[in-house]
Amino acid sequence: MSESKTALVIDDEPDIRELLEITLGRMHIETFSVENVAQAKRLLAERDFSICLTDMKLPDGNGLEIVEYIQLHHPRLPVAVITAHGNVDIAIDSMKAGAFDFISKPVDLTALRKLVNTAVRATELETTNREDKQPLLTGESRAMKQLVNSIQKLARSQAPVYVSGESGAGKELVARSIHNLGPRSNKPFIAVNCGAIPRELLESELFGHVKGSFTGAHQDKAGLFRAAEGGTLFFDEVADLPLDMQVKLLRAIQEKKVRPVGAESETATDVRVLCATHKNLENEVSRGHFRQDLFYRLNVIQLNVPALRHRKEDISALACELLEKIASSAGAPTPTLSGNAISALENYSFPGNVRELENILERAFTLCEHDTIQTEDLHLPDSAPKPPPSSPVGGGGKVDYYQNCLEHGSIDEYLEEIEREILCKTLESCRWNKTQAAKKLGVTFRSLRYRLQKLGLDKE
Ligand SMILES: Nc1ncnc2c1ncn2[C@@H]1O[C@H](COP(=O)(O)OP(=O)(O)OP(=O)(O)O)[C@@H](O)[C@H]1O
Repeated sequence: MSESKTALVIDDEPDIRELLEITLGRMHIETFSVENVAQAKRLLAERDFSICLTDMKLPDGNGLEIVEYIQLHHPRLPVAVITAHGNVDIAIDSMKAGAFDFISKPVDLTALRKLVNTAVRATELETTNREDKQPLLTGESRAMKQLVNSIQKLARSQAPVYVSGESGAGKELVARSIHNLGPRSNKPFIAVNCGAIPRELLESELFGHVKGSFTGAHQDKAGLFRAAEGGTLFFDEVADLPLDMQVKLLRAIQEKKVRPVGAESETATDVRVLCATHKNLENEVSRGHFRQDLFYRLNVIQLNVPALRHRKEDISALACELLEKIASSAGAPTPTLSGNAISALENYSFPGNVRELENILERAFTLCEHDTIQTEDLHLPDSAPKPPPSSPVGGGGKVDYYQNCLEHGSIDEYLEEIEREILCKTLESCRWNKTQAAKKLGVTFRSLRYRLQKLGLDKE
């Protein structure tokens, strides 16, 4: 059985301290309460804790300072902040700084108990089977290692994560990995494709409905939020959510409550929200297609999944692994890929990313009549016109900028793609030495750092 659990509570209000002590005591958690930052730091140096709950306003500092201190000195300790009701900014800032989660005042005891249980599970996961829990992603490139590193850190937190990246790059797999490695792994992971649910059914699909609330509502329906209770909801293609549903989603995330269609009251939910889209969500906000407040709430942490053509080193391992999967599900021996076929794959631009690689291999596996797949079995599309950004950078031929732009959906997306390509190439040529790369590019180090952050290329 697991060892005894301990909590550190930091709050200058005796009533809140007492309430938390009683609640945690009933959960068999030994609680140590202090009133300020200085006392908290002293206690943290003296003993280990399973969870820390801190108020935001403290007599000699604030909760953010505690979060930062714990991140630095006790990174494995989950810390949750107690915020004033409706103070979303503080909640978001603290999660960006590494807080595990937040809870608003007046403290709802059911929500508190759920939060504490999840946090304690996260600590237990840390100390038990960490080795057998690996992200589902294959790849040894620098970019992939960085991504896996971030996933491992984010799995412990409850903060919303916005996964960006091109179609087929592995955004859903990233979301699944965050769920699988975290304390919610024994609860459901539900992926919702926001663009695939008919508009008129969306509200009832997400939040449920009560019997008789509209024609065809023959019985109560729980909805996806409640189906994912205790687990994770992944909103794929979140940019496709209509504006009226965006308002409702915002409310659900902010209040941690949902109201089924036709219901009198709201129901509390405990769900971690992750989202993704292949579109540029910032652009969607500036074009008025996506609500700024929802974007702000979903984009607490952003993770970018690099396009496959920007991590060519991963192609060979990925191809072998995918081929093995394809063969094993067909109950056949795994064919090998010739050296030339691997080189051809490495030189292809993969506009459809890993999904396209899967499709290419599936077709080659089905059609190839030998045990070795050769370049011609891959039927790679003529990759001459791809990738679009490399043409203006290094190409000699005439470039149809207009056509390339149309293919990207917006000029901003297209320009970002070009910028990304230039930065990656330059950094690769300088072995990721940013000072050298900035010099080569004729920009300041600060400017390069800003650009890398903007494009999600600098997560470390
Ligand atoms: N690093 C990886 N290792 C192994 N398989 C991967 C990896 N990345 C992606 N895949 C596989 O590629 C396919 C596409 O991945 P996924 O669905 O996660 O992409 P996506 O970015 O969410 O796509 P979309 O934008 O179309 O929703 C899946 O079958 C997934 O298992």
